[in-house]
Amino acid sequence: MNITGLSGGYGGPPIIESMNLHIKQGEFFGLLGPNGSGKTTLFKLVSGSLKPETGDVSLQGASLLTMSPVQRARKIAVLTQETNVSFDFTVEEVIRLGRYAFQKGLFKMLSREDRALIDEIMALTDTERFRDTSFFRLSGGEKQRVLLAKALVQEPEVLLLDEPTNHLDIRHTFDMLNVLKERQKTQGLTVFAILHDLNIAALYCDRVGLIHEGKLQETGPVDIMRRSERLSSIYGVETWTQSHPTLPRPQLLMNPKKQDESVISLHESVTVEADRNLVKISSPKPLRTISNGVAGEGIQWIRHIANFHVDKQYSSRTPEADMKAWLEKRSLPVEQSIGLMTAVKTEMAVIRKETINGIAFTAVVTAGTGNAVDITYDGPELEREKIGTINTFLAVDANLTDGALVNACMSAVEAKVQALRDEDVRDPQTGTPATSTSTDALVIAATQQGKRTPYAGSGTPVGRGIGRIVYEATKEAVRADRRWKETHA
Ligand SMILES: Nc1ncnc2c1ncn2[C@@H]1O[C@H](COP(=O)(O)OP(=O)(O)OP(=O)(O)O)[C@@H](O)[C@H]1O
Repeated sequence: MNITGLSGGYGGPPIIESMNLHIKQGEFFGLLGPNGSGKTTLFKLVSGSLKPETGDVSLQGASLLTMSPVQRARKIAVLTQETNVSFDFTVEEVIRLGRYAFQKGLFKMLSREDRALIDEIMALTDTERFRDTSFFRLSGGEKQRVLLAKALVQEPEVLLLDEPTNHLDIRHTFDMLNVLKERQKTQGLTVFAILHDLNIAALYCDRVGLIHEGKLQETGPVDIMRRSERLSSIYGVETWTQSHPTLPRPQLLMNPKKQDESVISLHESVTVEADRNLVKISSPKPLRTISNGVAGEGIQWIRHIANFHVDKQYSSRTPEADMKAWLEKRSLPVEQSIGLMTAVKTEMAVIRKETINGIAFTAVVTAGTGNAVDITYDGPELEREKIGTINTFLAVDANLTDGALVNACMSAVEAKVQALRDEDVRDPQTGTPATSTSTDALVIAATQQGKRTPYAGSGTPVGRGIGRIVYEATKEAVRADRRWKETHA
């Protein structure tokens, strides 16, 4: 579909101005833009319900604007916001109207193929069970599905959808878009949809166009939605992009108006308790964390970190389920907790609270080194003892970006490796200096207070602070583990 030099509106100054847009056959194109930006007006111009002042809309070279309504209906179907059904029709009667342009003869009879198509589309849109119900009696979302069915039985080349998922719950939103995707794939249907939900658009569209004040500001693959500043300025809302966890597509996050945020003192408010069963760290305010915990892995907002003592013999096929049960037993909300495990005596945890370069840090380390590993060892696979883990928790009173959290992990690991070297911890199998144990865990937690910083590596005060405190705490934990082993040998 080619939109060329299209301008038009409602008699006053044009709402759509000199618009050019090419939508490929079989493409799912999403039109995005704030309220009043001209999306519906553009649709009216394209579908012929509003006469353009200048320009043209053509489909494979043939102008849509000069076609008769019946000719146009064979090419293009429209699903608008208005549920413009004037008579008290049943659902099936409404859907049948979609075949009108194809019906032949004086009495416009439905052919056998028409009926089969109607049945197929009704099944696809989950509207069969309303077949004989009055359209007026349906809910908003049910009406929307019936109107989609009506548009699909029209077997158009292009389907224009004005906010098709309005009124739909999440399941029906995904059902509807999946149906459209399926038609796109199997029938080569071209979809041109106005979508208000930017995250839904990012999941389903092949390309998107961002319209503002009647003009297309950006057109491209959904990745253009990563241009947060552009989106923020057009919508007037602060937006952030992040990646979908399993799909290579962006997702947007919005910030509400700044609320009064309480400020905590890391050393006074974040508590650390260690006993025979666990080391528990709790914060009154959620901390931004990055970790490889059995529970709470990845980047999260977390209030509790629990490092549980497990028996040397502990071995389980369901460590996540075990961890969940342990957290629950301790009345720690699983969704707000990170769970780690260690065979080390948790009451021997090294706890350090320090202020370095004016920044508050808390480090908690439990270290068992029986299973120390030289990660650089290049040789045959070695039979290793499973026991022995270094679990490092590091909290910092800083406001870190996700990149800085990664930096902070690097700083903590570099410090740990240096501590192992200086304590002459060796890989018992190879005899070479160890760099870790085979099951180390790390939690970095930031208060997200103060100025935001994108760096926490060795070249920054935050990174140097992490280095110093983790180095000292790890050395102390390694020594404590050795002393315990010597006295209990
Ligand atoms: N029938 C009309 N007569 C005069 N002006 C209109 C008419 N319909 C819409 N407009 C104006 O045209 C501009 C664009 O409206 P349009 O409905 O195209 O926006 P939209 O992007 O679809 O908005 P929304 O997201 O709110 O549906 C608005 O300023 C609106 O007031």
